[in-house]
Amino acid sequence: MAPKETKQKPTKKSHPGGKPKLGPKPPKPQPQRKPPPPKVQTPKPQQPPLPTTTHPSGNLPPNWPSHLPYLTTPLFSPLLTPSHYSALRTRPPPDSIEPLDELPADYAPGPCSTKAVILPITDKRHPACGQAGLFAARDLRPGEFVVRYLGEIHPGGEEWGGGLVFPEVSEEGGGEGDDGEKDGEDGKNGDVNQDQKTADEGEGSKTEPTPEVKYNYKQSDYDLWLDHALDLAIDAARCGNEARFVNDYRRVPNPSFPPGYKPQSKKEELFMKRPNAEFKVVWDPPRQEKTMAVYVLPAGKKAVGRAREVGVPRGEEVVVSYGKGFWEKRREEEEEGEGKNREGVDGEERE
Ligand SMILES: C[S@@+](CC[C@H](N)C(=O)[O-])C[C@H]1O[C@@H](n2cnc3c(N)ncnc32)[C@H](O)[C@@H]1O
Repeated sequence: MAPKETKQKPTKKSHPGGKPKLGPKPPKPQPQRKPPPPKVQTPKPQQPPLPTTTHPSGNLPPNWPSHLPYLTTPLFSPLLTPSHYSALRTRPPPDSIEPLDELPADYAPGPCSTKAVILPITDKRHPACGQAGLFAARDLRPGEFVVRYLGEIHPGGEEWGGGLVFPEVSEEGGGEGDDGEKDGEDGKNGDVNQDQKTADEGEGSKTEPTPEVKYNYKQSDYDLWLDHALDLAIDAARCGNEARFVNDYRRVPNPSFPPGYKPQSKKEELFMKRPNAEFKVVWDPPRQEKTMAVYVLPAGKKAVGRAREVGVPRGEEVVVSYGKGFWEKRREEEEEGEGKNREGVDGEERE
């Protein structure tokens, strides 16, 4: 696995929150990232978080890691404040510069196996060989919704968090399953540690209070800005769904071309190296919340032939761009790590 972040001082290249997250670097002038007018920011009266659940029936996607809770709805960090909830549940008006698209009307929580599956990566040319990735289970259309990015929603600027806190499971042992019904109507959260709560744990399980857990969001390789300006991020390191396995496109071999193939033109070179999907902030109508999802990239004006119909062919890996910022930061950390190692060696030599 890739090196983790260190507690280094934020450099100029760092995000103001002090951490790089997956996804394109929060763009400087992008309208969606601008803080909304004060009217929108006015916190509503405090609402309890909507209930969130792991999958109640134990219906997990193939290759899901057994140690990780599988989510079918977002999980909320206890560190979120009423203004975070207000930001999360305020939809930009349709005439705003960047209104949000909606999740598809037929979206159903739970495994997305008809569209994409988690597979181990065994191709030695792949930079994430030995890890896993998400692969198209059928041809995916340009612009098509693939899977929601689920994880723990937390204040993006906070470096430290505690143990995961799951809601109490209702009498029915439900949770929001494929029928979209919600559990835990009182919105009460139970203190459940991730190690104590497994994805298919049944109803009403009583758990010990969360032991003192210190978790550093900065060290996560699965942390994504949901809304940078409003300090909302989603971390899928400790729990999540299939979307946490989406890799970055850089240096990933394109299976449509034989190993060692040299592109015949600049156009072909660009085509071979581009992402085929993106992380997109969208609106979840049933929950009345902002959410993040993976979508196939639109075909684009220049698309011809099959590319107009198929964005990600069956069997191909779904890859996005984590953004230059993610990899720049990673490089800085590696260099810093190497520097520290050298210092250590020097120190030993002096002694
Ligand atoms: C969100 S995870 C992606 C899923 C990951 N492969 C797994 O099996 O859990 C991000 C991590 O995947 C790896 N990764 C993803 N895309 C990569 C790429 N193009 N080159 C090298 N490593 C990559 C890095 O270790 C990165 O920190």
